[in-house]
Parts: sequence; structure tokens; C-alpha cells
Amino acid sequence: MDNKAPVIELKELTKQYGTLTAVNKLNLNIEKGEVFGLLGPNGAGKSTTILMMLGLTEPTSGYAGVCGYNATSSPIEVKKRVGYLPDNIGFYENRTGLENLMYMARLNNIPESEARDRVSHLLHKVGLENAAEKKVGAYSRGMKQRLGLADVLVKNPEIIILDEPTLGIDPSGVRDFLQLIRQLSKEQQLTVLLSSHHLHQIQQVCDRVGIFVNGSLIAKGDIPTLSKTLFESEPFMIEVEIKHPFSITGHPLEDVLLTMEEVSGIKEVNRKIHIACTEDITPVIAKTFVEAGLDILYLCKKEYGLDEIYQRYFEESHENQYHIA
Ligand SMILES: Nc1ncnc2c1ncn2[C@@H]1O[C@H](COP(=O)(O)OP(=O)(O)OP(=O)(O)O)[C@@H](O)[C@H]1O
Repeated sequence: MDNKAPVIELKELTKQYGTLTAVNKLNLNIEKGEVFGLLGPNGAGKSTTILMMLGLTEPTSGYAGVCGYNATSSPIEVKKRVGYLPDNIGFYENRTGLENLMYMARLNNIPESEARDRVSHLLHKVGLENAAEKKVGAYSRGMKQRLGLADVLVKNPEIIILDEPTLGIDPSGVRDFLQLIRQLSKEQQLTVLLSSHHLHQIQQVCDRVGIFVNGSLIAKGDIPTLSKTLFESEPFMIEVEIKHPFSITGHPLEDVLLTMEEVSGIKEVNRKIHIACTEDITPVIAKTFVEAGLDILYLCKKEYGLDEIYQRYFEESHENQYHIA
């Protein structure tokens, strides 16, 4: 396949269950070596999208291309190249981690001696070398997920798809697991598609994010780009609190600020003044307040992160649901 072609190419991909549109005209390209996060609340359509990419569910319309193959008509070619870790991976609990991985290697027709080397290398990579001989039934949730990662890597895939991979792992385990994914991706140019509704986790590990709501991908890009698209008119918010009771409404300073080219709006929230700006003019704002003889108690510049982005989309989706109901 052409090296520059995206490894995942979704065009107008749609899945309808009766009258419900689970996935609606999805367009998305993911490049080789990218870690892409599919972010969205329960029922948004993430799993359905993944199933179509694996050729396990037929799209109602549109195209899902994976490693240059049509996932719907060539699911076996796709399966050879994609490792899929579902949210509820099952292992043989009365067999060891090593035995489970060897079993997976056999299923993928990997010769025994090669399989031994690969499996022991992978157990080391995911930090389970000391638990290799332990029965999986005695593994913690975090250990099982790491074994799951090794399991999907046994066949040396070009892409790994992980559906809610951090579910039920404790916070430090999550951090380690995400670091491991990132490291693997960078070392091996492995493409990773990660589905989650944990925005903080996605933010830590992904190069790009797609936000899924009600079957539609309503935004995609890296975090700064998403932030810029969504908060174009006010990418910066400067919060100021004055020591003594003070209201900016009607105060001469209000006009001074509003005549500044970079200031797009002023609001008072509790005791704080929120100044929406198109540029970062924090020093100018500070100077203006001081020169007006006001004592600043607090001043903070806020840049929008994934939290605000997600919340805004999420809230909008709830509003929509409310109107429909
Ligand atoms: N086989 C099916 N038959 C009918 N409706 C389905 C089927 N599978 C999924 N759906 C519906 O399609 C929508 C999208 O579901 P999907 O599982 O893709 O969402 P999701 O984003 O993966 O959510 P979650 O995080 O809960 O897994 C939901 O409304 C779901 O109820």
C-alpha cells in the first residue's frame, strides 16, 4: 500500500439500526503511527464504528478502508493487520499468561520457536515477565489489560484498536498503561485507535482526538486546533478579581477595555470579571487595572483545554436530547 495513504480511511460511513442512526456519515483519516482518540459518551457510536472497521458489522452506506482494504469485503485481510482489544477481553483463567499468549500465537499460525521468542519479548514489554507463569485468574484488572495488549501485539499488527482499555484500572495503573501504548506506538510506528469517554486519559496519550456525539463526529483535530475552532472568538479568558467590592458594569474602565481591539466581551461572574480576548493580552489588562488605581487580588489567564471542549459539546448534545424529548 502507498506509504502516504492513511491507514484508516472512513468515508461517509453510516450505520442505521432501524430508525436509529448509530453512526452518521463519518469521514475520518488516520495516518500511520498516529494515536487517535475516539471520545464520546455512552451510546455515541464508538463501538459501532470500530465493528465496521473490523468488518464485523456491515455499514448501511459509506466506506471503511483499513490498511488499504475494504473492511466490509475483505475482513480477513483486515483481521491479519489489526489487533483488537475489546472492553471485555476473555482469557483462559486457569492457564498462565504465557500459555494464553502462546495459544494466540498458534491461532495466528506463528511457528512455535518464533512464538516463544515473541511472547517472552512481549511479556517483558508489558511488564509481566514475572507473572508469566501465574494463572490469569489470579491477575489484577490492570495486569489483564496489559496481557490484553500483549495479546493483540502477538500477530505484529499495523494497527491496534482498543475499546475502553482503562476501564476498572486504578489511576497509577492507567498512567502506566497509557504510557506503554504511547511508547509502543512511537517505537514501532504502530497506529493506535483508542475509544474512551475519559477525556483526561485521551488528552494524555493521543496525537489527535475525534469527538463523537449522537452518531456524528462533531469535531476532530489536535487539542489546540479543537480549542481554536470552538473558541475562535475568545480563545483566551482573563479572570480578574479586585480586592474591594467592585463592579465593572458602568465603570469607566469598562469602556477602556471594550475599546481594546483584542477584547471581545466582558462578564461579571460572582466577584470575578471575565474578559474574553482574541489574543493573550494579560500584561496589558493587569497594567490597565493598576493604572486605574484598583488593587488586584487575583488574575488568571485561562486557555481552553479538552475539558471545556468536551463539556461544551456534551452539554449541547444534552440540550438537543432535552428538546427532542
Ligand atoms: N446491534 C444493535 N442493534 C440495535 N441498536 C444498536 C446495536 N448496537 C448498538 N446499537 C445502538 O447504537 C447506538 C450506538 O451504540 P455504540 O455501542 O456504538 O455506542 P458507544 O459510543 O460505543 O457507547 P459505549 O461507550 O456505551 O460502548 C446506541 O444507541 C446503541 O443502543
